[in-house]
Order: sequence, then structure tokens, then C-alpha cells
Amino acid sequence: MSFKSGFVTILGRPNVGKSTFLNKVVGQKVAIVSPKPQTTRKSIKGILNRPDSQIIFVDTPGLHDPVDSLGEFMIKEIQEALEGIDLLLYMTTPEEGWKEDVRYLEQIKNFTNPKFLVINKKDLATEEKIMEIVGFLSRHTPFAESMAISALTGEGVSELLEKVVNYLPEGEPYYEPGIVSDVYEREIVAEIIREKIWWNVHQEVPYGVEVRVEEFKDRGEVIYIQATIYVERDSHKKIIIGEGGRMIKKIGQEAREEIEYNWGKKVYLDLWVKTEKSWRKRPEVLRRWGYKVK
Ligand SMILES: Nc1nc2c(ncn2[C@@H]2O[C@H](COP(=O)(O)OP(=O)(O)OP(=O)(O)O)[C@@H](O)[C@H]2O)c(=O)[nH]1
Repeated sequence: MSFKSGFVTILGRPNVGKSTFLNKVVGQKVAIVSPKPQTTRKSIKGILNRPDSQIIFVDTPGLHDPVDSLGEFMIKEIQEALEGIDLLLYMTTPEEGWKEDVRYLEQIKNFTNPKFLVINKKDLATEEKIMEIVGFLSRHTPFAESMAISALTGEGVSELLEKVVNYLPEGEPYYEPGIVSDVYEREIVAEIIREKIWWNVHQEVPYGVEVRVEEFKDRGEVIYIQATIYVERDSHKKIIIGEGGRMIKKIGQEAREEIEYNWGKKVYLDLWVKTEKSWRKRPEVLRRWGYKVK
């Protein structure tokens, strides 16, 4: 049997359990689990290495009604995240709100690769309820497979993974299994820093922020982290640094506290802010940062 590898994305309304599922599957904290809606704004990869396959999960922001500009921005992000994806898992739950899924499914109707319907939190509902939801949503969107799981207890998760592997294309692994843990750590730290920037300055710096974690060194007692925040304009750099460096200090302190909480260790966080003019339009910069650019 030949090896399979591919990119899988999980979409669904906020709070359906996407992060919980990812953490269960990958066995590490890769995305920020939180009962607050919309905390996972940017895609993070979680990589599952199996003897027969490598599944690369891309977490995406929760789907939204395009009511405000932030919503529109997020939908654009969703569409971008869907490029190059081999399989889409649409996640929902038997909790109130599943009828609204029809509106959200509209946003992914142009996706041509296989879609699965995953009813998470099956522990909260009866079999009949689940059948009702599957019937209702399948009438709107054709799904290659549909199944119920509980990301919390793990029920149905390994069966789901078997089906995922069935639908992945044959191919070599994209990531070397050995380096994966470092990828996670840097991604998690970058995600935490991005989140703090977003909470503090998203009105003034609404786009074009990239965080690169240059070093992550676990030195036993202390973790030493060096990260750079890239922005597109000098005016954005000024805002993130703040008067007398107050804003960058605040962002750094909030991020450091959360990283310390996650790892249970002292953290030394060295944060820099740099302008990389119009970086989103510059293929050489995007490639250097690991984005796939045609
Ligand atoms: N009962 C039950 N609760 C679950 C299950 N999976 C997740 N949850 C809970 O649902 C809540 C939301 O889970 P998250 O994983 O943060 O949801 P998310 O979809 O990633 O949310 P956003 O990041 O806001 O988009 C958390 O309180 C989880 O503990 C499940 O299988 N059963």
C-alpha cells in the first residue's frame, strides 16, 4: 500500500469544537482552546503522522455571516485557506444553531474536493437527533461521508481518521516527522502573540501583521523565545510599539504570561517590530516565510 498525505481543513461555526478535535487528534496543544467565540483567527497546522499517512490539519476561523468588515475579512481568509486543501471537514453540533449551518455551507459551496459532515458532541444528543441533522444538512450540501463523534471523549475519532486517510491523495509526507514538534511550538507562540496584538490594536492595525518566531530554546528552567512582528507600514510599527514602548511592552507581557501558563515554565520573550513594506504582495517575502506562492 502506498503512502498518503494531504491537507485537511476543519470548518464550522465558532465553539463547535474544532480546536478540541485538533488537540485530541494531534495529542498536543496546537490551537488555543477557549470557550470564547472567534479566538482562533488564523490557520494553524497540526500534523498527524501515521505509519500509512501524514494528515496535515489546517484550523481556520469560525464561519461568519458577512455582516461587518471583520466578517468579510474572515471569509476571505476562509477562501484563501481552502486553496490547496484535499479534504474539508464541516463540523457542527446537535446544540442549538445547526439549522443556521445551511447559510454557512453556502460559503464553501465552491469547494470541489470531498467534504465530510462531522457532527461533534454526540455525547449531548440522541441517535435520532443526529440522524435528523445529517438528513437536513445533506439535503443542502452533498457530503462524501457523514459521521458523529465526540472530540471530548474521543468516541468515533479513530473511525473518522480512517475515512480521512481513504480520501487523501497518494504522496510523500510534506513535513519531516522529526521536526514537527518545533513547528508546533513556534506556531503556538506566534498564534498567542498575534492574538494579543489583535486584542490590543486591531482597530489601528487591522491587517498585514505577521509574527515570526525566530528562536524557541527550552533551556530547562527558562524558555528563551525571540520573535519578530512584521507590519506593512511604519505608521503601524509606531502604533504597535506605542508611546515610550508601552504597547509592545503590554503585548509582550500578556503573551509571555500565556506562554508561561501553557508550558508551565518561566519564559524570556524577546520581541521586535519591523516594517516589511507591502509584504503581502511580495512573493519573495511570502516564500521566505513558508507561504506557498505560485
Ligand atoms: N460535550 C462536549 N463538549 C465539547 C466537545 N468538543 C468540544 N466541546 C466543548 O465545546 C467548547 C468549544 O470548543 P472549542 O474547541 O474551543 O471550539 P472551536 O470550534 O475551536 O471554537 P472557536 O475557536 O471559537 O472557533 C469547549 O468548551 C469544549 O470543551 C464534545 O465532544 N462534547
